[in-house]
Amino acid sequence: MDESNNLILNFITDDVPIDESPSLRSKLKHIGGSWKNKKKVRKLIKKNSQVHSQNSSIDRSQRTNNTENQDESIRENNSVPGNFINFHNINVDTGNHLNSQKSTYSRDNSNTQKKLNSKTQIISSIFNHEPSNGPINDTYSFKSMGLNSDLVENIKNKLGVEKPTNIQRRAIPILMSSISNNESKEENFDVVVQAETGSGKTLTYLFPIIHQLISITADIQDNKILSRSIGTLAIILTPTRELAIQILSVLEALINIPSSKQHHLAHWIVAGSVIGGEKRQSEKARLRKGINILVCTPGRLLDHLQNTKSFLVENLCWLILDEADRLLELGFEETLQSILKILEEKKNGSQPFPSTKFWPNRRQTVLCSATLKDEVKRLAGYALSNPIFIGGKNDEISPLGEKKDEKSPKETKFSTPNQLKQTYVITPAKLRLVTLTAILKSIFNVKRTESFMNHKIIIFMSSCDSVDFHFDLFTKAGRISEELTEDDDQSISTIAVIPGAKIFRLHGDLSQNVRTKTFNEFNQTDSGILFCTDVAARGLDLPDVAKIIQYDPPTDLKDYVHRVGRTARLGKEGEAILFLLPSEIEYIHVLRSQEIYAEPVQVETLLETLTVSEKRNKEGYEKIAADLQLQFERYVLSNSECITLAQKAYSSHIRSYATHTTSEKRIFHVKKLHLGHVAKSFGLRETPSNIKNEVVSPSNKFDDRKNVYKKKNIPNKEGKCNQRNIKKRNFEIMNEFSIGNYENVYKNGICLTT
Ligand SMILES: Nc1ncnc2c1ncn2[C@@H]1O[C@H](COP(=O)(O)OP(=O)(O)OP(=O)(O)O)[C@@H](O)[C@H]1O
Repeated sequence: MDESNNLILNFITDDVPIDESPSLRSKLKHIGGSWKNKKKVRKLIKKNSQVHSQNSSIDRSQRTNNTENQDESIRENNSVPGNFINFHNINVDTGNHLNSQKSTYSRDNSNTQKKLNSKTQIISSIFNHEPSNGPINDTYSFKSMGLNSDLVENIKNKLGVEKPTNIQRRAIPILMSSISNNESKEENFDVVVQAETGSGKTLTYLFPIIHQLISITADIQDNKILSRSIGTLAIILTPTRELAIQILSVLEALINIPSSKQHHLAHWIVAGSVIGGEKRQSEKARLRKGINILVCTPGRLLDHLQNTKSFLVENLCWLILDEADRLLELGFEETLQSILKILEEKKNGSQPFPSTKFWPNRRQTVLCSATLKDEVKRLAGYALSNPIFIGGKNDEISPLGEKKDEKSPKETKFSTPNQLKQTYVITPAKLRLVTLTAILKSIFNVKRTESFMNHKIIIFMSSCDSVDFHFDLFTKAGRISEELTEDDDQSISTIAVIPGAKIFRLHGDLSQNVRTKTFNEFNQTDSGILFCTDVAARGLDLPDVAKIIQYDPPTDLKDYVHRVGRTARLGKEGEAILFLLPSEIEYIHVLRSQEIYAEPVQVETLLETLTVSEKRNKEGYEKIAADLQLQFERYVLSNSECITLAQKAYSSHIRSYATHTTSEKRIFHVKKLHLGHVAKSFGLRETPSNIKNEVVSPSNKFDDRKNVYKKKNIPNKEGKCNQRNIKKRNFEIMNEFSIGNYENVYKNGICLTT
């Protein structure tokens, strides 16, 4: 690996409050935006810096020590609060963003160094594995941000949350400033939060909401007039049901403040969810009673907005779009637009409780994700007012672009947690299955002692059918082990490929009951393997996941970031490995262009581990791998059900391969696949020929007008097939992330060949 790619350039400025820093001024100037907006941001940051002032002396002394220990200084620099400039991303001369944290130590460095003033230190280091998304250990606290002390104590007792993370320290004061300054209409703004996976974004937006509802309760003298019947005050939208369930459980812990507290602060607040998969009538009944903070998925929300008369949103104060970039993707965006339109129409101009100054003047919209790019600008055009962009790592707090030539999050690179160890393996298709097995066997090749614990692995696959196939294979296709003890559960161990490992699966085509049950079980288990589609990629906070295996590369770079983000959360360590075919090696450059660096691992090294895990030291790994492959093929051929599963999985795999984005088509093109070898990776000895023809035939197109799968493609007036409509329809018909599902493809007559 090119060593230069790992060099880090850190600049630490003198103790200049951020609002007085010439470089920030130049950055704001460069960013542009209205004068009013810039002034507002300066004011907010200044206010922020005052809150931080008690910590500045600590930071100063820390930085003095740093001159003696440069590596140490990098860690401290990452934790510098908002009143100091961390120059990771800013070219001080021009205000342009340099490549972010892991930027190449380029020739420009010496020039830049000269241009910095004499007070500035320059520190460079080759590697930085210091956790980047964990709580920051200094004197700064939630209490010093001004959050209600009962709320802070409650969250400490229930969730063990004491110290804020970087994004919480940056964003919470800004989100709260819209509360404390609500008398001045000029202070109204929307917020875009982009921070690494596992950095605590959920609490970042939940804390200010609950805090304000508590403030309102305390401020209204006879607060018995407050009741759930006021309707929905906050809506939190998420792309998946599991994420909604997860957010609701955090929310319930937050609002359930012990009643022993004198004024029982949040007594009237009711949280709930509408996520589909449940009978509409029971959802309607709950909405009628009043759900003040509602967590929901877009489709179901729109349904209730259109059809449930007793669903009151007139007083809505917050709209949170969690995983906002996903919510703005094709398939969700139209739903979102309709939701926004209805909310706008139903808006009630008047304040329901004029006696309190804490009631917000207007609805605030907050967008959150680890990967927000151009989509935000699109939304900024019609749904955001005075949006402020808050980044997690660097000093990215700025008005979001208002003019076309302005900087925007588009130029912000996605970042993965520093402490996450990322690797990739180049495997020929025919060796994929045995390589995956070798990795799993080596992980679970530990006697059932304590060290067997915490081997929680997530394996991402491109289609539901592929997940079903591998789930079945790894559950049943093992050889009867000669080493089983009497204690072993014979019914499982005798047939599992990885003896003793619990196998789970999660995808969008399972019933909601099964999905929720699996999600809860995998959440609670200490050790197990989860086969899943991208339905589990976004937002899920599954504790102690040790390793992510991307068996199929993601079809969108953003999904890479979210998938690997299921491990290495909140400062913890984690590993991720990506499987690539030899024809896909260029994808590593795509990752590098986003400053995502993965180390290569040789396929031979992984297969070698089989000699240990299979206890066949004297044999070469080739023989053991060949035996394994044979074992899988025999299992697949053993009955017609297995063959059908394998064929469906193969078919769906190829179809989803064809859905890679246009910019990545040169790397992931179906024509580059050796279909015979791909079939082997599904335990098939030959390519199902009918599938092969359907997939590669250019004449198999979708007739968008008639909604049928046609042999002949009917071009539109310009002589082209309407690919956008085809894609859109695919997204709409497919339930959440059920892409690549064989049954759906045929049942709904969808063409995934784009
Ligand atoms: N300040 C904190 N101290 C300790 N734990 C925290 C803190 N903030 C959040 N957490 C915990 O960290 C975990 C990750 O938080 P969360 O799911 O909000 O991350 P996220 O940034 O939304 O990640 P993703 O982008 O993957 O959705 C949760 O278990 C949460 O309870």
